[in-house]
Amino acid sequence: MGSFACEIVEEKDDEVRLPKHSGRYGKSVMGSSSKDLERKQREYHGSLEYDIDKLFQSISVKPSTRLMSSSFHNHETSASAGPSRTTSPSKRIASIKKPGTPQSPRFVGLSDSVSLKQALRDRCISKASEMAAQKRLSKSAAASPRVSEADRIKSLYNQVSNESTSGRSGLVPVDKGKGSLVEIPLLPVNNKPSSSKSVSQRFEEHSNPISEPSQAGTSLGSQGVGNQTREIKLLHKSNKSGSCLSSGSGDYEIELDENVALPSTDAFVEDDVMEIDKHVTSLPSHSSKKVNGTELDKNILSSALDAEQKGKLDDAPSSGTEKSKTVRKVTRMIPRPKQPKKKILLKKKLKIGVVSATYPTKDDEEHVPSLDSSAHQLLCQRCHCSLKSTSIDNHPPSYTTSHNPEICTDSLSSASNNVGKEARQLSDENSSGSCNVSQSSEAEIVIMKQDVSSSNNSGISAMVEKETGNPTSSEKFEFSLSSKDSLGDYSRSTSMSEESNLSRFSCGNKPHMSMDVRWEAIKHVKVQYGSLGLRHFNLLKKLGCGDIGTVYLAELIGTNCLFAIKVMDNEFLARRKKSPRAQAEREILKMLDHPFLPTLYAQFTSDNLSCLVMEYCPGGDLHVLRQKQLGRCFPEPAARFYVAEILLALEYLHMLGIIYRDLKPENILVREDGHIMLTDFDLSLRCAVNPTLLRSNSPPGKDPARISGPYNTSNCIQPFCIIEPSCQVSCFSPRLSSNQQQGRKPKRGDHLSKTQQHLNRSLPQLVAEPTEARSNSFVGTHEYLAPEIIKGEGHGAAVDWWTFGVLLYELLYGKTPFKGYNNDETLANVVLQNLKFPDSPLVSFQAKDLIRGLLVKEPENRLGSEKGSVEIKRHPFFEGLNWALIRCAIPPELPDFYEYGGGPEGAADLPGGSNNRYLECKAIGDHLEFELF
Ligand SMILES: Nc1ncnc2c1ncn2[C@@H]1O[C@H](COP(=O)(O)OP(=O)(O)OP(=O)(O)O)[C@@H](O)[C@H]1O
Repeated sequence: MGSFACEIVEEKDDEVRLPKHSGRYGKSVMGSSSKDLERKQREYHGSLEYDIDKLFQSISVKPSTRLMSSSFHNHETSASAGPSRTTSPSKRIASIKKPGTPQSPRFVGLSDSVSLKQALRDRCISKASEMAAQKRLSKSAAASPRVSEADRIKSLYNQVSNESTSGRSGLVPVDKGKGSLVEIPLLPVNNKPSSSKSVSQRFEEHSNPISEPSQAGTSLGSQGVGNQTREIKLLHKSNKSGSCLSSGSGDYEIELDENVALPSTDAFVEDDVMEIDKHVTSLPSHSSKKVNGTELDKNILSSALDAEQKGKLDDAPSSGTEKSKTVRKVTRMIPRPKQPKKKILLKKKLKIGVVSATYPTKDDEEHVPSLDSSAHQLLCQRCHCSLKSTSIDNHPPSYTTSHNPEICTDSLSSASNNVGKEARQLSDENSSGSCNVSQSSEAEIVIMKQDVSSSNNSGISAMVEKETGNPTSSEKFEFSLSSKDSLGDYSRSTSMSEESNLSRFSCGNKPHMSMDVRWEAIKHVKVQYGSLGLRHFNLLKKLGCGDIGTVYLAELIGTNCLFAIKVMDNEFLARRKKSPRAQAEREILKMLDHPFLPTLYAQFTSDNLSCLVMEYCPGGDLHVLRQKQLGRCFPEPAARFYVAEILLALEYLHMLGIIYRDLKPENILVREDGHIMLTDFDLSLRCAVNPTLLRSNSPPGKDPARISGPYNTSNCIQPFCIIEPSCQVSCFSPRLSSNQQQGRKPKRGDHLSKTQQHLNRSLPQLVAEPTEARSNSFVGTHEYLAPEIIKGEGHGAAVDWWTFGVLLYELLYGKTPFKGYNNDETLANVVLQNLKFPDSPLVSFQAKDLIRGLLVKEPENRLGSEKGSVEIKRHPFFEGLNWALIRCAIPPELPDFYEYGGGPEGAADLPGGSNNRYLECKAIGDHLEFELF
């Protein structure tokens, strides 16, 4: 820009200004055609150069006493003196009146006789004033160092508007009707003030945010040379592509929106600016609604988080890569450096984003790598819980500071499931008698306790502690007609928040079933349809009816995956006051992760029907299987196999603080692989459990001293520490004194051989038996009810060991031990009758001895009442059994297979025969019509 700008503006586009000769004081113009030449000559005659030439020629220099006034009028008057002077000057005057262009303080009237010196001086003054005006203009753009980016943009816009109005800037309206497209010439960068970037540069940067900032500058420079023009549409549609673009331009545009005072004199430019403004404000939220900086920042953050989550969803293992990709996007979103306003915006981000502590505040371009790492840190911080849960070796899990409930829920549930997994491992591995296993098991149990209790959510521990705090609940006494029907008339003393457990124990992360394709199938449907409902299943057959619901075999539509869906009518449950039972079952199922316990794949409510999607067991139940046996009873090895697996399942449940209370063959299902699955938890009781480690290095001849205690008095605050022998005492304070041990009555299990006892003593013993739990509910099945339940004295975990004894008896003898002619007699027998063994079939002494130990009427003397499964597993009946590998053992028999993967009843049970593959319950949306009960 120079003092000639105004003159150039007046020229037509096709005019070419060429120096005729390089005179000292002026230039000549030369047209390209004769017409032009003529015109230019005419103009030359009225030009300063002409005057000077004339002056030189005449030499008749008259000193002018009359200085041409700056008054326009005077010029006009003087101009009228000669025709040759009337056109050109007036043209100039007209051009100088152009808005924003300063007028010369004085005009040199060429018709007057003036001295050469005066004429030149006036001319210089005129030029100088023009230059000063231009400088003022550009100063307002470059301005002070504190000027905002928006101010600079505004100034540039003013310049552009001036130039565009004059029609020479190159900012040419292309088609205003289409939305004010403008062509902006990409001028060489060095033609522009160094303090601020050109408009074209800025818009180029906005329109091409994917380029790295430095690249953008380079390309601009190269493209700009040669006055190449490039169409940049300043419309929001031009920038629609890519969230990073929208976010990237956000900061600038917010400032523009807030600060730009649009020139009111130029409607064209105003339109453009407004369009830019619209574009800007619409970008972050993808709506035309304006957003403030805070919202924008939120949007930016959420975009980043969304992207990160997506990455996480897509492929968990590659999340690191995804994160870094996202970080790069975030980097691009960050506006360019050295803009004070931007800093303010970034500060806003700091405030808004819980996780934005590492956002850069300056020099983003220069610190792209560090920004990446910062942002990576940001993301890591965002995934705090996940990371914690995966790096638990060194840090205790902390689940309280999360900004993303969804992620933290996942993490939490993952951690909780890890606990479940560890407990399961403990359950399985501890039984192997390995010292190391026991030690690590102890640690894992501690985790469970601390993990659960440390959560703000009402965890298991908190919940069960509530329950144990009030163990006696109001009860009703009600019997059902069948001796094998479960009695579940009880009311719970406490009700748990469903949400708490929902979030804690997601059914989507069961380590022992993590490779199961059914997870993927369910997940796929959820992703595809947003949610899972009954409409996504074909109900193939009714598997059975229980007290609170009906179980169907169901196929997930479009997959070959079979599930057992327990459907419960919420209204029905509420009417019968059985909702707490359904809730208890649901909550327990969510907690479970064990090979001998059901896997809950999903749960949903459809049309007032609560549905639990579980693993399908095609082998039927042990009751049915026993009926099929010769003599309707299992051979002892088979019985031993089944009860051993049941024992592990019960052990796991007790470790989780779940007293099962409804053990019977009907609730033991046979899996496809012949192993068992304990089902039906609606009568289970949740309670507190104190994990206890028994010292392994007790002196021979003495009972292992118990060194146990509440987890919260433990000195060991590191839940994932590997418990070394020296650490054992510090982690668990003594619970029972040796005097208490010595003072107790002898139990049935005490008759174990010296070798066995010595062996047992040499191993550390983990006891995770809920010995303190008490309930007065009358629950269970008549033939399986423990005496303490019938007597209403209150009961605890020992009821499970009673039912365990009854189960073993039934499997071996084909009938329960105290069965009477009716339920009342059965109950009386349970309380009063001594245990008797039939002569046939022949059963081993060890089996009978175990049964005797379990069916002790006083719960405190019952085998298992003190140390739980540990005592029972040591019984000679299980001698030689590898507890850790039982899940890999070959089961006594594999289930027969029918249609749908097998089943006890087969396809013949389907209504309408095998042609009618589906049940009568056609799903119309989520509405099902079928008999539930
Ligand atoms: N996962 C499963 N796989 C195969 N069959 C199942 C499954 N779950 C339940 N069943 C069948 O459905 C029947 C009904 O089960 P449900 O648990 O509702 O009732 P229940 O055991 O009779 O108990 P309750 O009345 O105590 O609730 C069971 O007897 C069993 O045969």
